[in-house]
Amino acid sequence: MQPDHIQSHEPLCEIANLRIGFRGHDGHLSEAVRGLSLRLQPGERLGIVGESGSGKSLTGRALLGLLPSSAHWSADGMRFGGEDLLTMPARERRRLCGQQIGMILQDPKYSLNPVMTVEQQLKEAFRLRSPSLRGQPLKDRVREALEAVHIRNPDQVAKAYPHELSGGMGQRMMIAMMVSSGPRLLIADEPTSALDILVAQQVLTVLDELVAQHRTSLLFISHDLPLVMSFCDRVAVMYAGRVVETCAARDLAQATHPYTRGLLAATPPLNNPPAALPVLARDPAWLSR
Ligand SMILES: Nc1ncnc2c1ncn2[C@@H]1O[C@H](COP(=O)(O)OP(=O)(O)OP(=O)(O)O)[C@@H](O)[C@H]1O
Repeated sequence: MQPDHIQSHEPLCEIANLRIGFRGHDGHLSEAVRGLSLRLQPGERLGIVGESGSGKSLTGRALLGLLPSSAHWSADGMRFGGEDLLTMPARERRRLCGQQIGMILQDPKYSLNPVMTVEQQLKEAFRLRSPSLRGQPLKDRVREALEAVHIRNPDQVAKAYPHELSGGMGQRMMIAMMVSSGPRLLIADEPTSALDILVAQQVLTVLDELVAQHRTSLLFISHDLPLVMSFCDRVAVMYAGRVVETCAARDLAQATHPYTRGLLAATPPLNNPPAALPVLARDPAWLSR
């Protein structure tokens, strides 16, 4: 059953049979994403979990049209907000994605411009979506955005350069930049895995508030199963480039696929962690299912 805040009508985003591969030195094409399909409803939070290399980040990048130039890819369908991304001219697609899809990566250092202040970067982000915004109203938006992510001294932080910010502060600034300007979808790729647990919790609280307030859909890419269970509505479990199981996030603990069960068993409990965690026994049949 869908949670109440999700209306089930036309999906905001739909990917059908996405395949992404890379050619090795011997010319052989190895597929990293092998026929992935998913749908995201407006306002929905979809978690994508799976071990390193299962194709989570490539999936998010494919949607944004930001795959590496060496990638060979195809899809039967890729739609966003009722538009066909596959047939849209590249320039129009960049504009649509730039205005309506935001992305937060693991480390803000790589996403922020090191020679622009917080204020300059926030202004640029706002003007991308509202080109006529300038002067005091634009300054006010910057201040409001910093306040919305619980930055207590916004005027001081606005003048700072990225290297002057802590990891948590940088990530809050990314959230301010991505969410406050009103995208319909936010792709958060391991947004808190570089932060310590307390700072991560503060950043997630901010993300939770803003996503709920703006009714932004969320594609939340993570290794952290308990986090995804508590933060998302639905979870897609990826193994070797495919979605092997999708379920309501609250039902993840009762997941049935042996890979998902293996991931759950390998999640260390906070209380009484065992001396050794079980090693996942992989069945070659999972690759073809
Ligand atoms: N630029 C590239 N060139 C060659 N192979 C690549 C490239 N980018 C990704 N791959 C391959 O695709 C696989 C999946 O990459 P992806 O970044 O989607 O993994 P992921 O599930 O997000 O992993 P992680 O959790 O570690 O970020 C990689 O393990 C790698 O084999």
